[in-house]
Amino acid sequence: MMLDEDDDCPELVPIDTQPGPPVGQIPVTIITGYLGAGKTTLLNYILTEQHNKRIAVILNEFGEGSALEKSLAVSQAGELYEEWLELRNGCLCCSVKDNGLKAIENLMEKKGKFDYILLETTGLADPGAVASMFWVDAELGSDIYLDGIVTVIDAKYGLQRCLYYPFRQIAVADLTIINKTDLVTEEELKEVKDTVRSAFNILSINGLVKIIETQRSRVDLSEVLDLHSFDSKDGSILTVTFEIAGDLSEDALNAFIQDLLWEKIFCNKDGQPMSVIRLKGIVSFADKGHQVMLQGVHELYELNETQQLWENPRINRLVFIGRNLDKDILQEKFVSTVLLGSEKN
Ligand SMILES: Nc1nc2c(ncn2[C@@H]2O[C@H](COP(=O)(O)OP(=O)(O)OP(=O)(O)O)[C@@H](O)[C@H]2O)c(=O)[nH]1
Ligand SMILES: [Zn+2]
Repeated sequence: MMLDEDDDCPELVPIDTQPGPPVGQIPVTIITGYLGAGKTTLLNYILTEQHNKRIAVILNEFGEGSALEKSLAVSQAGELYEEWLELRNGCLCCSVKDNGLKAIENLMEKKGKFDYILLETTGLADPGAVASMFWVDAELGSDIYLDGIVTVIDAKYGLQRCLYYPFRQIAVADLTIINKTDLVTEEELKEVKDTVRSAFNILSINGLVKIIETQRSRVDLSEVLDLHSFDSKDGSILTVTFEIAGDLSEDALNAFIQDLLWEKIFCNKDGQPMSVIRLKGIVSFADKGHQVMLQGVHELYELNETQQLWENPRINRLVFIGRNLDKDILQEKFVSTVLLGSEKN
């Protein structure tokens, strides 16, 4: 999103001023996709379509370099509200409530509640990292929850220009929009669709990927908003957390995660396979003085060394959200296969 393009900047649209009942949490939809794919066009389309929501739009900018600063900008009736967020990646996980959420909550305190938040990431953003900002545990009592991740792809150039990010963007998407279909032939469109599908297949993500084709990002709003992709009110979705002191084997941790996310070989006591949609943690490797952050969204995960130095004792913290999770089984498996020197536990 080019912030200098003023006319391009979506506005907060108060649709209906009658104060609604103090309903529960506010959904956030993350809109991701490569540069110029049509994200802002989609935002503008949503804002101008008929809906009964008071929508806040957040433009999420990633600075270059290490000091990951993102701007939060919401314009209301022409007045631009801007707040700089400090979202050092290493801290998102261990803090109970991260800065990103807090800033939005502060914003809501000042500006009144929104019914819905749309967040456009820059074309280069790693959507997994952005999503993790809204990765909210029910116990944290946040006002905000992640409703879904929508990835917009440029039918003409989207898959050719870039490999890595679109792949990740597709991989975390709950909905993939192939936009600018006016610029391609039937055959080219089919090729793009096949590529998107195969990206999911390579990642062994089940065939649930939803793909829609658009021109000018024109979609049926019901296909984009209120997807409840990560709905923890759905009783079958559970959160499991545990803390374990000691150092981990990096290889064994990778094997554990891959068994869990990809192979899905762990089952609960009823024999149903555990399925994880969010995975997060701070872990300790013996040869590293710094804390290592684990982040997973659907089947993708990564381990990144943070700036944060360990203090003793080193406590690994892990959080899993998904279906059919069983804490005892997960923890026991983790301790027996990943933890070095089980006497530490
Ligand atoms: N031909 C054609 N052009 C489109 C379509 N959708 C969007 N565009 C144009 O593509 C350009 C980029 O659209 P944006 O919505 O700004 O894309 P974006 O993903 O927000 O771009 P960044 O924020 O810069 O990453 C604009 O000039 C749009 O008018 C479409 O379906 N067909
Ligand atoms: Zn944009």
